[in-house]
Amino acid sequence: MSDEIPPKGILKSEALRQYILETSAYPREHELLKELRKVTEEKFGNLIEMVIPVDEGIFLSMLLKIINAKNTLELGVFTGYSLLTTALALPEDGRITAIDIDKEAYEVGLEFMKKAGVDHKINFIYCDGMEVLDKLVNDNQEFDFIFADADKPNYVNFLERFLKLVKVGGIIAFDNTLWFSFVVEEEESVPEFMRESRAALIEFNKKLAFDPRVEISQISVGDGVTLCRRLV
Ligand SMILES: C[S@@+](CC[C@H](N)C(=O)[O-])C[C@H]1O[C@@H](n2cnc3c(N)ncnc32)[C@H](O)[C@@H]1O
Repeated sequence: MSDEIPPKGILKSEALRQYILETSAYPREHELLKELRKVTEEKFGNLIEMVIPVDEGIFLSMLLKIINAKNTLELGVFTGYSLLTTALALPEDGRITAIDIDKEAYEVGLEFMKKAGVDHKINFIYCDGMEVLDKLVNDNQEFDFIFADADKPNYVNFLERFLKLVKVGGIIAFDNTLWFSFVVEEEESVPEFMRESRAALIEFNKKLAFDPRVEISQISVGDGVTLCRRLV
């Protein structure tokens, strides 16, 4: 079995995926996001698969505007494609707390945040997610929107912190909840290094479906994005 990261996406017709990207997504992608994706691929090779796809970025950008998000939290930055997307979508006085254990990758993206003139909206915290979340909870921080794209086996634990951090009516978006379509495939067909996350996401999806604290919608964009609106 290969250790290669497989291509992301639930649309099993490649032609249809290309149609969506070419017809509506690429023409709307900000020039600096295009450049950031290119530079990320040049520097990090097939880790480019970690970056959210263009159509997902466009969806998140519109969602942030619809809910008038001003103060957001992002867990899992890498080189910052989703972070730059968010920073471009927020108003001038918007604020993003962004957490990652990889500073080097973030610094690649930081150049693009500066070029876009949105770096003043970003507070990057170089630290393990759980540690920062506990601190933010202790400090009674409150966010309009939270984007989770790191450490899938911990989604279930992140959720408990996020529910204390997002305002009532606010949105938590969990990325990769379809996990490269592996949630519906037998474990043996999944590359070994992706099995722990597959098992965790299958359990997480089941648990979320019956969680009365949130309204949910699992969106079939990118690798699956589950939106949770805090109810109580
Ligand atoms: C899938 S990538 C994020 C991609 C990013 N959202 C984008 O659009 O480019 C996941 C990131 O999570 C970070 N990460 C993994 N485990 C973490 C943890 N426990 N705490 C904080 N960051 C973590 C990794 O360093 C990696 O950069």
